[in-house]
Amino acid sequence: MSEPCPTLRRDGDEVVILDQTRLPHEESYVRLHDLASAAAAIRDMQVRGAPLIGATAAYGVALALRHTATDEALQQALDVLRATRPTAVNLHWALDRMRAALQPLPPSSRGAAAWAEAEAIRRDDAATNARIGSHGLAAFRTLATPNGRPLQFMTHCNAGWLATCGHGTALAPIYAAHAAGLKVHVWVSETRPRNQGLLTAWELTRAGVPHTLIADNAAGWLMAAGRVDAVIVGADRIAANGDTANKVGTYLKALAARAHGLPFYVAAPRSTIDFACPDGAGIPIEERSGDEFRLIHGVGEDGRAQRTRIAGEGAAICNPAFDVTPAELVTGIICEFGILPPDALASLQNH
Ligand SMILES: CSC[C@@H](O)[C@@H](O)C(=O)COP(=O)(O)O
Repeated sequence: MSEPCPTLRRDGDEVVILDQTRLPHEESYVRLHDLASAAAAIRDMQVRGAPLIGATAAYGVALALRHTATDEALQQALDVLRATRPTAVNLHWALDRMRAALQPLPPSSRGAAAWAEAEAIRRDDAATNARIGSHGLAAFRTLATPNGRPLQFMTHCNAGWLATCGHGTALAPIYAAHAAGLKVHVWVSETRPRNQGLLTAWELTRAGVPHTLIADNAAGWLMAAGRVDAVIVGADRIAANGDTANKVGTYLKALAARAHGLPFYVAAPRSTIDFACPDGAGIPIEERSGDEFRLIHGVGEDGRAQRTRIAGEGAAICNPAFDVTPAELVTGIICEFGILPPDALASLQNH
């Protein structure tokens, strides 16, 4: 299987991230050197995707404790990082794990322990991705395709290398299937307004996985035309009853999949399930700046980065970043422990 590109790594007393705001046009890396730069990287979406947000926050704690690791410094780091983005629960999961590892220690031991725990979170995420990949692959092998044509998947947003520390969540089974020699093709929806689908296309291109970009609005038509076998997406927070928050537009795909009798899979680690949230109504949905909708970022014919305003001056814009797909539209949740129907999540509560 092709190696995922490194989204996040420690380099001495600093952290190096792949700046996703510059993709797919430019592959550039940024150094994080303190709490403020780690928090800004998450808030401004230089890193994004639920598991990667959590891992970056963990490294942010390590950066914050480099010089002072008092109780106050630890609490401040946790508070600042918790406030960066509201929907992905992996952020809180990772910060809770950091707090549990560090709080009992004397301040003099916390610095080294913070780096060790952040590294462990990163490694664990990659291992979890691999397990999601093999469970998903087992399910994919049961999907029959006529005349040996490729299995046609549809995904939304980016839930691959770029959203995690390994092969991804929704894309891990696709990478596993491709590596196992199954013929696959992926419909990649653009994912307006931030166009995370372009990130998915970038990494699938690097991995050599056949795929095609589509406008978000083309999804229903492709399903109606029999050109999709299954939809697979990631998640930012799954409530105890299986209601799933993911990138805005996921809900419409789930509705269309149900209307056309297609399986709709959510792939996510156990850390994305929030048992404190009984159902989707309790999931906080991030509202982001209207500028994400108003301004298109790209490169001009001269190859230089440019942005273009597409909405009329003064146009009112509503920009929810996520939506909630009700559990009854979800065929199965693929996690590191297997594939569960959404009403069976309680069995994971003590994992
Ligand atoms: C493995 S990532 C799953 C989700 O985090 C992903 O689908 C998503 O919605 C990412 O949103 P983003 O706003 O780009 O952080």
